Amino acid sequence: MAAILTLENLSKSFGAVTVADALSYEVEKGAALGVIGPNGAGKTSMFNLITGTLAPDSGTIRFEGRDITGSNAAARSRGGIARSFQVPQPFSHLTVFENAMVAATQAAGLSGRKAEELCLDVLDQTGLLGKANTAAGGLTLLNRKRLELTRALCAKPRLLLLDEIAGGLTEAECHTLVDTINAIRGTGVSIIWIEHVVHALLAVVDRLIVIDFGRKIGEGDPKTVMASREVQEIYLGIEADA
Ligand SMILES: Nc1ncnc2c1ncn2[C@@H]1O[C@H](COP(=O)(O)OP(=O)(O)OP(=O)(O)O)[C@@H](O)[C@H]1O
Repeated sequence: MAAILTLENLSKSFGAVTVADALSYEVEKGAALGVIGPNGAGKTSMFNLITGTLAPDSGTIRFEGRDITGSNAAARSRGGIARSFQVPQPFSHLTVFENAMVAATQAAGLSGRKAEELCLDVLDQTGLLGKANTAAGGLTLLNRKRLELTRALCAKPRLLLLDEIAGGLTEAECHTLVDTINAIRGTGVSIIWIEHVVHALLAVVDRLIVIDFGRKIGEGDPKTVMASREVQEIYLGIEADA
């Protein structure tokens, strides 16, 4: 199957801090890739590199076979890459519907009836339709996470990047979110999901990579990767030979 995203030897440092170290991997079209790794490993920076808010020092990013390394964030967003942020970033004074409309008009380039219809469809999908007229600033954590998803989906992405969207949710809320993400995936959208809530991640992804100090230190089937020495030692902080 064709790759939707390919990273080739992507490197980026901030002075002595390396956030991407010859990072290479592929995401197949329609696949869901999970990303784990310790705090500060460079996971969010990797999303910044993919979305174009951060420029790599070297390496190449291909989206649907096209080299996008030199294109700016707005072009990548219009081109089909959308993300959610670890800390939800809605326009708090606008309603949920208005927030969705900002994404539909600015990122997806729709207007009028077409934009409204997309927003209503997405709000239905993310379970926020009943809150369409609520100010974003007054939402619960789960609903703020749903709004992050909504805003990303209103950009009509073919690749959706999720950054720790399950953090802080209750078990039941996590379950709801996992169902929603699986349904999104069912529509053909490819997903890369950075998540510390591993059981939520494993309920969605079919492949996992482990990142530490910007390096990919593990990759493969999620169960095998979770049981690996690298994950035991570095991600879970357990001495493998203890
Ligand atoms: N613009 C920047 N300038 C300088 N240092 C930065 C910048 N962005 C990130 N960093 C540093 O790069 C490192 C990696 O940060 P990043 O947020 O990518 O990690 P992360 O794996 O997403 O961590 P977490 O799991 O805590 O979200 C951190 O030490 C961070 O302080």
